[in-house]
Amino acid sequence: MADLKLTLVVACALVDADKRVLIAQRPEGKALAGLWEFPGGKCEPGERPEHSLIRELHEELGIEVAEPCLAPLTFASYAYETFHLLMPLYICRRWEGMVTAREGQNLAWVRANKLRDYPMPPADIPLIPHLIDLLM
Ligand SMILES: Nc1nc2c([nH]c(=O)n2[C@H]2C[C@H](O)[C@@H](COP(=O)(O)OP(=O)(O)OP(=O)(O)O)O2)c(=O)[nH]1
Repeated sequence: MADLKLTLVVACALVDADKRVLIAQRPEGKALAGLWEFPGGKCEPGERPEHSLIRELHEELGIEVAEPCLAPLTFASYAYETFHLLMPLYICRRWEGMVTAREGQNLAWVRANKLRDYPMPPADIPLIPHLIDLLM
């Protein structure tokens, strides 16, 4: 099989005091519309992944995250039709500001063992057991 373009996407499991995880619904009109994902986005060329993630969390959710509050948890590696996704998943339990849907996206705070009730992109499915192990 030919190699696909590797795309680096950085994502984060934000975890609240009740150990619930934040997921966001992908808007209509985008690839994978309607599926629930971890906040984050593509890493721009030349941008450090942690910096990308901090920028995305600010743009999408209006929160400020300090780099030491991001801990690596696991990663996704998945062959979509047109690219290969490599997605480090960080975990963050501390941030400043109120989580707000700044891009009009639906948000949900979900217990790890309920994540399977929310349809997620196929790349994300293997990440769920890691969150269950950590949080349940
Ligand atoms: N943020 C995020 N993206 C995910 C997850 N799982 C997953 O397959 N993805 C995919 C969906 C997109 O193809 C890509 C993230 O791209 P993005 O959200 O920054 O950009 P986008 O789809 O708006 O694409 P574009 O318009 O910038 O080309 O990674 C996830 O849990 N979180």
